[in-house]
Amino acid sequence: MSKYVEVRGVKIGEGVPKICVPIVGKTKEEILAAARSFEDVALDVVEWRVDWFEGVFDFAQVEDVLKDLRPALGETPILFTFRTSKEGGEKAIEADAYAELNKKAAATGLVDLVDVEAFTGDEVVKDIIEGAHAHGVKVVASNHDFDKTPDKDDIVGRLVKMQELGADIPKIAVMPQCKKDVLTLLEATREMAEEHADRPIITMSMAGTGLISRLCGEVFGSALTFGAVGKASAPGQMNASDLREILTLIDKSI
Ligand SMILES: O=C1C[C@@](O)(C(=O)O)C[C@@H](O)[C@@H]1O
Repeated sequence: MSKYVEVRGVKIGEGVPKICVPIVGKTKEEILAAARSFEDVALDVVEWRVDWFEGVFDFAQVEDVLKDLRPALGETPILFTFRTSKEGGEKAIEADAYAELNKKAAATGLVDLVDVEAFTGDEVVKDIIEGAHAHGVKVVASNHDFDKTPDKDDIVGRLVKMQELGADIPKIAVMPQCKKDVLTLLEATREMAEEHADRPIITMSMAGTGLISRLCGEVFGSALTFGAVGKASAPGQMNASDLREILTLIDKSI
């Protein structure tokens, strides 16, 4: 299996870590205004955090936004993410509705990747992955711990499980309670990338203490990093243009 995943010409897992910018608008107008504000920003992927959207439980409204969002972003790949309140998102959702939303979004042909929370239940996760793949949509499996950093073996185990479930890109975000926790996340990243993964992975340690983990993916093996334009979607995301500058400087000097 290839070590990178290609969406609309963007090779996630090759070279400099890719920059993903989230959209966290509540209304269609806010969402499209955010997309327009990205015009002069050098980003690689846009994440639509659909859990912020007030019309998310009516799929006709979701599709209506996607129909305008797709052309507004030109060729930039779209990652479709409903982040549940259990994992730090804005809204709760039943597993069935979650599966249906993600599969329907993939079937529109208007998104390139969907985010599936890996601990939603194996059958649900496999069902979404199958549904997404049937439409050529890639799957980022995710897990978030907004309170703490699990130990290294636990982090690696979760990422391995995502790979075994068939996700194209396993991803984990954890909260450090001390500086050592950041090192734990980085060591888990290195081990997963060098010893277990046959595909790209994404990891981050959140908040200011974890910021360094969002910058050093090229060294430790994280393929993508989240940066903000306007409102951030998680603690510790820095401005996307500053992030690009730092990633470029690191790449040049390695
Ligand atoms: O999973 C992630 C990572 C993230 O939580 C972060 O810490 O940058 C931001 C979320 O929008 C995204 O879905």
